[in-house]
Amino acid sequence: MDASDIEKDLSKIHYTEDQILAKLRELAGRIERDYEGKDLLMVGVLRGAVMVMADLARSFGRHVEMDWMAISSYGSGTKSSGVVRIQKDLDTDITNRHVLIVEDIIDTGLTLSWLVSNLESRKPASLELCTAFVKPDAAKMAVPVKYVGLELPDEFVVGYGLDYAEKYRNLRCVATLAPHVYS
Ligand SMILES: O=P(O)(O)OC[C@H]1O[C@H](OP(=O)(O)OP(=O)(O)O)[C@H](O)[C@@H]1O
Ligand SMILES: Nc1nc2[nH]cnc2c(=O)[nH]1
Repeated sequence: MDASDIEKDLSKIHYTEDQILAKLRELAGRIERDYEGKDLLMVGVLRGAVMVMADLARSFGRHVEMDWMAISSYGSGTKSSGVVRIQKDLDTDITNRHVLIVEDIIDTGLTLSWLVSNLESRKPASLELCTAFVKPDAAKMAVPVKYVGLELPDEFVVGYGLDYAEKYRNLRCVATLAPHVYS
């Protein structure tokens, strides 16, 4: 399969790699200012947030620590199962730490709401959220998201870490997956 075969699976490209990187650099600048003089622990949500974490962390001119949690609510489909499962916990004790959760996308908000209450119970010094992409329903979330990247329509998208059945994560852009792929 070459690049043009993958493109046939996409119905619309929403953001190119350059647009995504420009937005992440802007967010990194804000984060760097807000956490000046503080130790920062960034918690990435596997697996989707791998690309965001890598590009965000490399936009900083400062040290940051990274740790990872694996949780999943989508399984191999295009709809949230509504059940969040913890597959890998943090290796770091976050008590009294300044923690920034790094996500690729907020859609229903279910994953993040669950994660925030889970991490809050571990008594961090502060807990904030950063996401590369948001969909319209995210606005209904009770938990405020401090660092928000780019908006997406209410369509199932892939690329830049986002998968369909573990494929398309390595696309550099973010695009809507053509319905013929999953229908
Ligand atoms: O706001 P929500 O509706 O909860 O959706 C957002 C979550 O869905 C995706 O994860 P997924 O469960 O697909 O796991 P993955 O990161 O391993 O792909 C994404 O990475 C977010 O964590
Ligand atoms: N791949 C993918 N995962 C999601 N998780 C929540 N929304 C989405 C989406 O549109 N695409």
